[in-house]
Amino acid sequence: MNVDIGNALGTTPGVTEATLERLDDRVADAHERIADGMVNDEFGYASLNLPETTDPDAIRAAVAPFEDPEAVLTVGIGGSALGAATLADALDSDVDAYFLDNVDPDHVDALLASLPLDDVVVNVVSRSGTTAETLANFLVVREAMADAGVDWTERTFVTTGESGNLRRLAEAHALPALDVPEGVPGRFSVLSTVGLAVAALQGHDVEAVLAGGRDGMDALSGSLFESPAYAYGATTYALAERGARTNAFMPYAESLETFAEWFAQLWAESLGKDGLGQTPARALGATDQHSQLQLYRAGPPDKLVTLLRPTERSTSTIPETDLDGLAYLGGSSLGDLLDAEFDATEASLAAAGVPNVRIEIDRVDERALGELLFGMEAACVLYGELASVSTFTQPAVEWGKNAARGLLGGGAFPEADAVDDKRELRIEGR
Ligand SMILES: O=P(O)(O)OC[C@H]1O[C@](O)(CO)[C@@H](O)[C@@H]1O
Repeated sequence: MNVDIGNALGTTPGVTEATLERLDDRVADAHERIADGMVNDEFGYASLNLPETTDPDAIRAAVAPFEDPEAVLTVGIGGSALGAATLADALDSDVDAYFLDNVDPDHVDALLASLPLDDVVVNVVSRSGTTAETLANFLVVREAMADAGVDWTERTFVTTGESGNLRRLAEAHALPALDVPEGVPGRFSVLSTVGLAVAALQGHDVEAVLAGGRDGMDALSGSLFESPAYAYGATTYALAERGARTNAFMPYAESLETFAEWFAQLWAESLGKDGLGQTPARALGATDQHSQLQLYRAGPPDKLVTLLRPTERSTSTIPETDLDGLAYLGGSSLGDLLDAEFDATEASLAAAGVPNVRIEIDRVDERALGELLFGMEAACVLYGELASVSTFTQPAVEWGKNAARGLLGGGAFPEADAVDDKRELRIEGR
């Protein structure tokens, strides 16, 4: 993974090399804190040890009973789904991967109706074992399997904490069970059982993903000028301090679109604390050049754009054409066109004084993805240290959970009462 921060210098908002030099002293201190947290396996910091502590054999053993499934269905939400989905959507496999990470009945019903329930492995993932969406979806999936005459206990494994509903379910029905890693918040758990079980079932090289993560570990140092991950974390932090409230994360590869979704949770849930943070806006190149780029380039000077691409792509030649004004495309390739658009967008933003950071990986494969995932996690941890926020907690999400639970009769929660206090000013349609 390489990071180029040159287009964040002298922009609006922007940083100077002097700023980064001064900031580098704080990066060195932060790195020491991070390194100590890793050595002591402290809550949260333990996440950055996963490339070394995750046991691929345990993952393979848990999924071994499920030989050559047609598909794997993950029932989970947030960090319990997005990491596995990132790898599944980035890498090709003969085993289809599906994710139920929402409780939209139309979507759930349609997906279950489309699946070969007698040849699907169900992976229920929840660290807490209490997440309403995940447990509700699991109950619906289990019912659908029973209705289809499928013994769900033969086709289900769980990934969960050492106690809770899913752990009890696994014990009661002798389901294969994977442990979620101790001290690792869900959004940091992709390089563990949580993110890698689906990859193992899909036949991906889990060791290579972890090796990429170790490449990322090896690239950490006490200076942002020597560590791509810290260069990204420090630069995005410095830009946020100078007004870049939004980070438009724009991969130029369809295979990395879900990665942007994973990044959004990591960045928002880790850094959105105490009135601080940087809003991750998910975008996709080149598509969003025809959608959001107008705002990025000519809207309020309150954002940075992160441009991510693999430097190796397939070719896919564009046939020669005499279409009016388009002959120049003939004989080129779609990859060339996409890269030209990447370069053009980068230059377009720079010309407008909009800060942008380039992240490049060699190709979209297991090892590069492992390093990229680790790198963004390390960048996030560094940003959190520099911003002095509690990177590894997410207290703000509990209010809504309690309100929903109270509304459904799951207990007496004052938050639910507050829902009734909604101020109304309805404008009626026809
Ligand atoms: O794995 P669990 O406990 O079901 O949590 C799922 C997700 O919900 C959150 O706890 C937020 O509510 C995320 O941090 C987490 O990734």
